[in-house]
Amino acid sequence: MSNLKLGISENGRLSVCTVDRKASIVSSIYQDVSPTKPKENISPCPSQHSFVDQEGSKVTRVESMRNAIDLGRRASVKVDGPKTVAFDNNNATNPGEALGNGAVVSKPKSRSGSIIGAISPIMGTATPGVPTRSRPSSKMTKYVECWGADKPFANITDSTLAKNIGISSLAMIEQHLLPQRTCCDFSNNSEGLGRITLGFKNREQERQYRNQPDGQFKYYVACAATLFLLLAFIQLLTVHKSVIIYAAFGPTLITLLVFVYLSWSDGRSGILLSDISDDLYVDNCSKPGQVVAKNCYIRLTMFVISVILISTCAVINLFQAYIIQDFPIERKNSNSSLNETFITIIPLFVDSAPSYLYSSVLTLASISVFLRAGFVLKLVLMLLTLIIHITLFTSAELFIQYQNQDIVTEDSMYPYAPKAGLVLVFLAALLHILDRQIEFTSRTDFLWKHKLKFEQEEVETMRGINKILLENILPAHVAQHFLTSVASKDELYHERYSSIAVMFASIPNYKEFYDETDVNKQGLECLRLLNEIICDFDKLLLKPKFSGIEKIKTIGSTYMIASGLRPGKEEQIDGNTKEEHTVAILVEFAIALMTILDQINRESFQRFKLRVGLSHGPVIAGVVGAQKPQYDIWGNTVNVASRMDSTGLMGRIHVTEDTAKVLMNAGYTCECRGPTFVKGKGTLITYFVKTPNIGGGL
Ligand SMILES: Nc1ncnc2c1ncn2[C@@H]1O[C@H](COP(=O)(O)OP(=O)(O)OP(=O)(O)O)[C@@H](O)[C@H]1O
Repeated sequence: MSNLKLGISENGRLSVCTVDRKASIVSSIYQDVSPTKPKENISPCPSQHSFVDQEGSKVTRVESMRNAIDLGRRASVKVDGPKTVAFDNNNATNPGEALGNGAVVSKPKSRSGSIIGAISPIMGTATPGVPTRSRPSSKMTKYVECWGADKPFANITDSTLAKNIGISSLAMIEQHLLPQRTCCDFSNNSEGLGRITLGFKNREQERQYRNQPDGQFKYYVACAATLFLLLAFIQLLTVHKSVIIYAAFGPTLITLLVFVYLSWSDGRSGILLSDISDDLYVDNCSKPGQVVAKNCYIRLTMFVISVILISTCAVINLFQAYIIQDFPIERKNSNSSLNETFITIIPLFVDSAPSYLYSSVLTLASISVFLRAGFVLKLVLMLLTLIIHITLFTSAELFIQYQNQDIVTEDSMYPYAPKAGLVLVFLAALLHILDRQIEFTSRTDFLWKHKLKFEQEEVETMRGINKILLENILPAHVAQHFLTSVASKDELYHERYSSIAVMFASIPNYKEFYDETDVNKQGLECLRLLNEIICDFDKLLLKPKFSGIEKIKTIGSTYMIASGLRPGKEEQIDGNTKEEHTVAILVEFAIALMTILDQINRESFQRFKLRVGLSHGPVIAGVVGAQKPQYDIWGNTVNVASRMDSTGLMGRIHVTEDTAKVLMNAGYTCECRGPTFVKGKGTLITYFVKTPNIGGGL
């Protein structure tokens, strides 16, 4: 780091480059900022533009890469001490990154420099030896969406699941995973209800409450009809039977019977429905009873009509039970005598006065039986009934006559009409108190149901989050095992496979790139780039084509994966075909990784190369550990695959002889490398798989 190369470009950028082991990086950067280049070509580079245009989501990566790349590209250097200088004051990509005083202040793009990978984020350092979490299955797309392929937990706040409970951070997930609140906390039932009207303070809740279907409405109508029949029975037995009584009672009875028929034809009784056409109903309600139960306006109309009819019938005959008699009166004065007629109204059936009182009582009762009609509306109807009926009673001759007739008895000191009125007022008050209590219970019940639903949704969300977390720690089938298995918890979870393929893909020259200096914030910027690379590798796993591949872990800059880890699926396909497929898919994946890395190289002006080691054979898989459990695979196949990587060449896929044979059967071309010394195995004949010339090689 002692050799510095300093220069000022045409655009005014000060270029100070370190001439050290990062010479290759710097040379490309230096080219970019060289005075010979026109200003517009300097920054950002064209490939960045095209990259950003191609895929909006990659902007983050590009920005993040800039941080790491700009270490060299923008020719940062440590000058005599800890202070870091940025030289690209004109073209700083982020105002915060290049301050006027030259100090580099790059805001962290990742959650933490120590989390690498999105699908299986890992904790650790940039040096080898990091634990890992594995990706969720492709079936769990929605959870993966929530998890975010760019960064661990990237989209968690945007997910529907998260919105349900308002998760904004991982800490909140934990908080929700250990809920402090129980349903018993809802101690105040009336919370959210108005004191007088008992209406919900929340308008939407009020609307929902009113629009609730009322399956009990048919019983209310039946009760009202029964009360009317009782009223009719009393009146027909006791009062004078005039035409008007039949004219009122007949249509009322018919109307109430129609209401009963309509409300009871809901498909449950099975006796009143057969001949009703389905075309009459909408909103999936095929029966009139269902329509009535569902539509609050229809129910309200039926209620009001029923009450008006019953209330009218209760008093309609009050002024019919009279005979009008003319009494001739002869008046004599001094000159002549005048014959005048004195008209007298004589009520008939004077004893029937209490029947009207009973009818009023039944009317009030018929209002009260509509339990869900709303106690305010019921109160209004009761008051109207009271006012009309009491007014009629006080003005009716029948009640006066009844009073006169009753005068001889002891308790008839007060007129009968006010007494009847008082009884009715008391009854109405009593019914109103009951109505209010019923409505209060019904509304709090609604609130409880609402809260219960919310709690259930929360539980579902918790389950979802548990699943997300578990599936990001373990492969989907293993997570499923732990979520659903009834097997003994003490038993070690393991799977034996006769033939799976294992691949180690490492970036050997990452070690050269990694540097813990102040320029890159003690390695943070290097780690950031590694994270971007691993995240891009992870994204590949989401492709359906690679759904059979399981990420095992990352070890430093080495990406370890395996294919064929699907318990129960082994027997489904013929052994050879399966073997070819599991090995070939890893080769495909390795080629895809190389392509991605090459693209990253172009965008970040790096020269990373992938070195791949591949082997296939039997392995044992299992989950070890209780805290931070880890799914891993062990066996000779894994050791050999690792050795194939460590003894391989950059940009090549190095395989054993057996694996090469399988690949050649699958149509791949393999070139023999010759005898290779493999530690612990001796000298083996190994092969390189021929791949398309990605990135032009070294
Ligand atoms: N499950 C695994 N995850 C990661 N690496 C593994 C795993 N199993 C084996 N390896 C690697 O395979 C390589 C070969 O393992 P082996 O047991 O044959 O050799 P070793 O002598 O223990 O390892 P080394 O000599 O490299 O320290 C080792 O480098 C080891 O780290």
